[in-house]
Amino acid sequence: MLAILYPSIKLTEKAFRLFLSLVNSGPAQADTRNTRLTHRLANRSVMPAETEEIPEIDMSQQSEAVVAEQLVSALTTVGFCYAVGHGVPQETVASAFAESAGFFERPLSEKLRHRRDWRKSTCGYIPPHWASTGDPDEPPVERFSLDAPPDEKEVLDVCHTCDDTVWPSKSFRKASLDLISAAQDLTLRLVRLIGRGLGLSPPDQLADAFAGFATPGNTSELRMLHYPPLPPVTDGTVCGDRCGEHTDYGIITLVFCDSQPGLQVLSRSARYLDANPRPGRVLVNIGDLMQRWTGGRLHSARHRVLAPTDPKLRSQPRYSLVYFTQCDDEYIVRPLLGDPDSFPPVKTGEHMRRRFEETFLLGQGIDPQLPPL
Ligand SMILES: O=C(O)CCC(=O)C(=O)O
Ligand SMILES: [Fe+2]
Repeated sequence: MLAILYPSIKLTEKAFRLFLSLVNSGPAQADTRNTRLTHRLANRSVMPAETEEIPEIDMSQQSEAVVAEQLVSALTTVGFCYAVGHGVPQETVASAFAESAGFFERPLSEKLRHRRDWRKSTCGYIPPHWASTGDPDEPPVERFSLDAPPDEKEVLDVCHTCDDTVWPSKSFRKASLDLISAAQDLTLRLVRLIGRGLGLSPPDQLADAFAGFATPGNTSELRMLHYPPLPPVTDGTVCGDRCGEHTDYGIITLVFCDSQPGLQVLSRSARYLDANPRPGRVLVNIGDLMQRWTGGRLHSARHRVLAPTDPKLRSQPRYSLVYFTQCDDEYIVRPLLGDPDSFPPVKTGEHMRRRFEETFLLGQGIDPQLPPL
């Protein structure tokens, strides 16, 4: 059946089984730890009515005006929503998942050939923390806080313009670029609807800021994530997150997940909301630049991926495909709504460089102590 649906994909049997388990496994219960609230709530002056769950928005069944209103309402309150009826073909998502699983099952030495040189590129492979070489010129892993262990994950970041050395195979490249194109179409649609819902005139001005989507002057990219199986928790086990708590750096993020639980969103009232992935659902969330752009109206919510404590869930991997959209590097983001002084203007390229530097220095165990932009 797979060969009929996805004839161009050649997978080992193990990757094939993995892919089927991704597609078929049902949702499971996430464990909730609401106790470790290390976030800062001080600057959140806009506090609209709280929605204590992530809303689902059907983009195919309603008028554009209704979808625009629902999007703005969800992204103002929670900062996250699920989109369904979004137009990204399920086969495109499934092919990218299958290629991602096939890549991550390769030996570490092979994956390291595609390694990301974080000072020069935003694309490439980032190994799990236990594979750290300790080479100070090549900070190997990402980390969001020195207070917590490094993330239990490995990553491959790709975009339209990355070097040939980044791509593991032709079929991988094709599957990724197909998903990137579909994700860009959806992002453009969402951003135009958001412009309309916010009453911007013209509503397209947000979308115009990332016209260079597929050029070297724009760092929008697709992140393939693999959270490997974890050993059972025993006395004395230090449980790190699969992905530490953070906000996204850019404009909008689209998350395609498998059915494994773990992703949690911190609500404005400081509760963790479980994301419930389901085939066909895309999770949409706001990043820091969009929050600045809208004068704080749209909310860049902190979120994390917990490592489960249940031994059965720990023995299973988790995969996700995340498409991050940024403005073009030269674009200066300044508030279009509300108080123009609520956030100082920031050049997108400079903001992105800062955030990456911070994340990779933390990954090296260094507190970057960079002043805010
Ligand atoms: O893996 C996920 O579900 C989300 C990961 C995430 O938040 C990120 O990479 O920014
Ligand atoms: Fe994120």
